[in-house]
Amino acid sequence: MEKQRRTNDGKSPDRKILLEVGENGVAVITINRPPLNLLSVDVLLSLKENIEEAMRKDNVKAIVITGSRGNFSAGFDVTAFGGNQQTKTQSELGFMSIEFITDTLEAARKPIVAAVEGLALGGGFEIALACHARISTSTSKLGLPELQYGILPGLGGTQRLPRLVGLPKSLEMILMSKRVSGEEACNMCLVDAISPPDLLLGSACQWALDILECRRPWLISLCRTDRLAPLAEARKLLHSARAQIQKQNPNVIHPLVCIDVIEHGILCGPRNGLWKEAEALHELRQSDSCRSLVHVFFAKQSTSKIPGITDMGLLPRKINKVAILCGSLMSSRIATALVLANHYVIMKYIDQNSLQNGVDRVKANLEGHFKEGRMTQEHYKKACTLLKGVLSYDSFKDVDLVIEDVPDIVSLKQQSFADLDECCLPHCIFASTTCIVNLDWIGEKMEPCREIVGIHFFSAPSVTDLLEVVRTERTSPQVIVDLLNFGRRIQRTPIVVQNVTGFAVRRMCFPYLQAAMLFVEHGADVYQIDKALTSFGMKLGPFRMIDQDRFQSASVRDVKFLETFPDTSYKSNLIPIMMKNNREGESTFQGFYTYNDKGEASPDPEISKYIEMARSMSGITIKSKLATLSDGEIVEMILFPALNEACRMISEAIIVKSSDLDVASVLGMGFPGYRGGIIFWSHSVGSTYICSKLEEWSKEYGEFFKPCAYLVERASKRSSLGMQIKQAKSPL
Ligand SMILES: C[C@H](O)CC(=O)SCCNC(=O)CCNC(=O)[C@H](O)C(C)(C)COP(=O)(O)OP(=O)(O)OC[C@H]1O[C@@H](n2cnc3c(N)ncnc32)[C@H](O)[C@@H]1OP(=O)(O)O
Repeated sequence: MEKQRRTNDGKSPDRKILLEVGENGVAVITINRPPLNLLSVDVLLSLKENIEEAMRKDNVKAIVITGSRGNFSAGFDVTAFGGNQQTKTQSELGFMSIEFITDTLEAARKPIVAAVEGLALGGGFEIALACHARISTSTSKLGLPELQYGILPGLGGTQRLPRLVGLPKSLEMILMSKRVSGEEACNMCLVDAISPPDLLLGSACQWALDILECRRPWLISLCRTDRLAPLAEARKLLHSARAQIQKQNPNVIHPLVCIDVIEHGILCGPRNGLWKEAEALHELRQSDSCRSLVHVFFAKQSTSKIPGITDMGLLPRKINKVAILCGSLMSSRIATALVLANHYVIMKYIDQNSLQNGVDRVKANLEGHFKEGRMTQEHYKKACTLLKGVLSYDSFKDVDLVIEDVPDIVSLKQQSFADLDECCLPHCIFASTTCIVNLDWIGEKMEPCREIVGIHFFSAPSVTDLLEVVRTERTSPQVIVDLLNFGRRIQRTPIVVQNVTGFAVRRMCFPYLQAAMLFVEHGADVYQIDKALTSFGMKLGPFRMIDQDRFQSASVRDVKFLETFPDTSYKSNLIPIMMKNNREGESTFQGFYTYNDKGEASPDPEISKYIEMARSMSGITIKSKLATLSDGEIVEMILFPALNEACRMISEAIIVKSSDLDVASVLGMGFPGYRGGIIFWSHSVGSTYICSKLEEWSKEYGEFFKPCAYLVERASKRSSLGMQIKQAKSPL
């Protein structure tokens, strides 16, 4: 086999792209930036050079493009997007898409086949789409996640994917950033054949030679029209996609721009579509949304980097078998997430009836996943076998992690942990889901050498991606490393927080909800507040958020907050009054809204009666100016108190880095990702302005609004609110 020694300009070998010509006359070109083979303009230029070199060589009959060390390519390095890039690279991407991907690669006079293993995402996938055929392993992951960064596929994906799989599937993959496996891709004719990993390269080479010998079709993706719907139907599909986007996310434009680009290609031809795509990418990559979403991507990645812990060289221990001490509906949700991630799960209950109900709930959840096409039948059957319901501790001997989810009664929890101490091996990690009982108390009856960690899942359906890992006085770095890894495996983004009331998310949510109640008692309108916040981009306004939670548990938490933070809390009587009147939120069909059996919320004029009662109990008089607030003013009045609390958490080192609060706010509070999270957003507002508004409101409405010392200090220096945090070390 002839290996590339020099590039065509005579310089030393370019290691980002490798070129080898086999005896069979197939040049194998390998994207070689392991582990992910990320792309950059330089990598693409080098790929172009290598393809041109292979085209010139007489001994090369066909070409296979692949990636090194088990991944094709995870796409562009996203640091190239979001406003920090140089002008040169901006225009180069459009050039790459047309001059290279289309006019060099796709138009090549020798067949080019992609051999796809592992990840083929974004620009990586787009290279494969432009090849004349694609051979993949069954477990590869293919997709176009660009919309997650406020941009659109920029190497021809908007034009080629619809031509290969049709509009409905391509819209689903592009607009929802949906990844498909190699097998699914084969079923939708997106890849031409599946091959085991060890035979992949050979199969791809043979396929390329078969194309040359006319035994296989030589397909140019961009020229295909057979999968495109007739024009009227296509327009209808695009119209309904636009309507759905506008309904779900009225503040962002990039999905709409993407749909326009797809439509342009259908109406004016794919080459025009490519030019439009290049122009759109150039615009979008400089947008605030892109900058914010790229920030969120890296903030999520960095939650698992804990100075002084994850840099100690500790390796995560394997967690195979997990036991849950079940006591709530949440237990079944946790068990579902665990079996989906292939963990053996023991669900322990105290009676047969609850056991049966709990196990049935998990099975129903799994069935739901299967019916919605989110798992294969094989995976569904396997997941069901991973689950076992028990009434005793007999099978706890080989458990690696116990998640205690029993009711929030200190003595009950202490006894549970004392029992576990007796029947679990020393390596077993003990975790509790409580956010009410102090984690430092619940292990008091255990051996002192045993560790305890908090593992806080979220019950609201809108908050399923986040996991708070709570560091107690009895949590070692090893356990943190184990749980960070475990969190990622069960598809959660873990953030490490200190053991304080509310941890990070609830502590920010509490003032968010309290501010809303304070202003309503002073005369603002419930539904206008919710509307203003959702128009800003919050998933739920504060009152819908309260309704979604169970009032019973929310009020227990409120009491705890008021006890812990008496000086910075606002005591509203609204929730207790509503509970007395059997309005306990969505689960009872009545809260601040009324709900039909589909869960649809409608405003209820009756609510003013309860607000009036709360107002008179607190002796508050209405401030008429609150009835005429603009949406912008409402957003500030509700979000600045949450920001104030976020600042307290930074100064108290409750989280590891301030960007963790961005992640917590986006994943845990429904803060819009395209604004980058609560701290990132505050940079655009300015600490001085935030501080002055809080000072103004504290004079008018009381101490609840008083800016914390950290915020005052940052404002006095006109500094941003984020900063490096030095965390107190656990004694272990
Ligand atoms: C013009 C084109 O159309 C535009 C594009 O191509 S946009 C880019 C499309 N690609 C993506 O969105 C991929 C994003 N990345 C991911 O989803 C995941 O990282 C992954 C599935 C590729 C790998 O996951 P996993 O194996 O768990 O590794 P993970 O820890 O996430 O990543 C490893 C490192 O690579 C970095 N990384 C991953 N993808 C990256 C990307 N696209 N850009 C920059 N850095 C990236 C991570 O930040 C991490 O860095 P660190 O070691 O300093 O923390």
